[in-house]
Amino acid sequence: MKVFKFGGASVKDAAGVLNLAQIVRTQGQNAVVVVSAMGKTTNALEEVVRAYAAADLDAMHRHWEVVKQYHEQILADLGLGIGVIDDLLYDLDGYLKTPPQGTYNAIYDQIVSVGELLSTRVVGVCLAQVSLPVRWLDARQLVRTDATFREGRVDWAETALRITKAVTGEFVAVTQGFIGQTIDGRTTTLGREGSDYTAAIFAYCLNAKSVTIWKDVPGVLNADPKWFDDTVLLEKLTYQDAIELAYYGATVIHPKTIKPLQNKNIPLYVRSFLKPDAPGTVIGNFEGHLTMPSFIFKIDQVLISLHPNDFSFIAEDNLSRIFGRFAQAGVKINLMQNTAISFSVVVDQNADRVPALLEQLRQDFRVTYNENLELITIRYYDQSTIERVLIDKKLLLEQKSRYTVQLVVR
Ligand SMILES: Nc1ncnc2c1ncn2[C@@H]1O[C@H](COP(=O)(O)OP(=O)(O)O)[C@@H](O)[C@H]1O
Ligand SMILES: N[C@@H](CC(=O)OP(=O)(O)O)C(=O)O
Repeated sequence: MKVFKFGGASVKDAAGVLNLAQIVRTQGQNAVVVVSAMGKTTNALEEVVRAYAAADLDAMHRHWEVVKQYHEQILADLGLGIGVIDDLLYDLDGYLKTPPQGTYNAIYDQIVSVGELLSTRVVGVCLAQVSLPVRWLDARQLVRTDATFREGRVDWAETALRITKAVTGEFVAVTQGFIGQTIDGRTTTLGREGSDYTAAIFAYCLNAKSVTIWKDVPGVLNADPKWFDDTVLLEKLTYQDAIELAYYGATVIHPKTIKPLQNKNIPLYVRSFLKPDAPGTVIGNFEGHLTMPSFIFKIDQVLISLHPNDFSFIAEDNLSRIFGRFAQAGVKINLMQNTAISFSVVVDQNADRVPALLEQLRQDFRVTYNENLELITIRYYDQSTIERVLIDKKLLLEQKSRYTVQLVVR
C-alpha cells in the first residue's frame, strides 16, 4: 500500500488533473490518493469566509462565484459536466444563505473544506476514466479530530479504526487532504497546507510502504527556488533534518508530516509531477546529516517586543502569561529571545490574528513592534554564508545554535 499526495499546484487546471491520472495509472495502482484543493482555491474560499462573517453579501457572492466558475471551467476543459460537483455547490449555496452561527474558526472550516471536496470529485471521475477502480472516500468520515477548528488535533485511535475499515481491497482510494470531523459531525481542518499531514495520517494508520508527495519542484532543495538561484537537490534526507527544515518554514513539506512516518519508519518521497520518472528526494532513517547549508526564507514577519509595565524581570510568571496569550490567539512563534526586562518574538503577519493578539498583550506589557521583516534561517551554516545573505540587509536580531542560525532582517 502506497500513499500519494497531490497538492493544489498539481491540479490547478485540466492538464494537471490528467497528468495526475497518468501518474496514478502508471505508478499508483491500489494507492491511497490524497488531494488538496485546486490551485489557490483555499485562499479564495478564505475570502468567502471573511465576507460571510462580515455580512458583506456582495463580496461573498463575488468570491464564491470565482471559485464556482474556476471549477466549472476545469470540468468543461475535461469534457465533463457540472453534475460532478453540483450537489457540493448547492450545499454551500444553502449554507451561505443562513446567518453566521458559531465562532469564526468553526465557520471557516465549514466553508474552506469545500475546496478539497470539489477537487477530489473531479479527480475521482478522471481516475475512473483511465480505467482505474476508484473509490471516493470522504475524509470527514475517517479523520476524527477534536473541536480545535482550523488546527484540528487528530484522535489517532478512532482515525486508525475508521481508515483501516474503509481502505481494504483492490482499488484506488481518492480522498481529501486537510479536512476531518469532530465526534459531533462538524467539519474541521488540520491547519493550512495540512494535506501532507493527511497523507502521513493515512500512511501511519495503514502501515503504508511509502508516501510520495508530488510537487512542482524536483524534490527537497537546499533552498526555495522562488527566492534563491543555484539550488541543489537533496537526494537523501534524514527524518531529523526534514523535521528541522519543515519546522523552520521550508514550505515544501508540512512540519507535522514527518513524525508519524518516522514513528513507523515509512519513507517519504518528494518527487516532481512534471518529471514523474525522476527519483526526487527520499526522507528516511539514514546515518549522518546534511553537509551543505540549507536556507529557509520567510517574508512578512513581525518582530514584537514586550516590556513589563512595572519594570519587573521577564521570569516564569510573565512567560507563562505571554505563551498563554499566543496560544489563545493561535499565533505561532517563529523565533523568541529574551533579556532581563524584555521578551522578543517573531511571528508571521496575519491580519486575522496579530492585531487582536497585540491588543491582548497591551493589557500587561508595553508593546513595540516592527513589520515587513524577513526571517532567514540557515541550517548547517558557516560564517561566509551568513555574510553572503546579509549583503544589503539591516540585521535586527540574530540567534545561533550549533547547527542553525536565524537572522531577522529588513
Ligand atoms: N527547500 C525547498 N525545496 C523545494 N521547494 C521548496 C523548498 N522550500 C520551499 N519550497 C517551495 O515549495 C513549493 C511547493 O510547495 P507548495 O506550493 O505548497 O505545493 P503544493 O500546493 O503541491 O502542496 C515549491 O514550489 C517551492 O517554491
Ligand atoms: N488546500 C489547503 C491544504 C493544502 O495542503 O494545500 P496544498 O497541498 O496545496 O499546500 C491549503 O491550501 O492550505
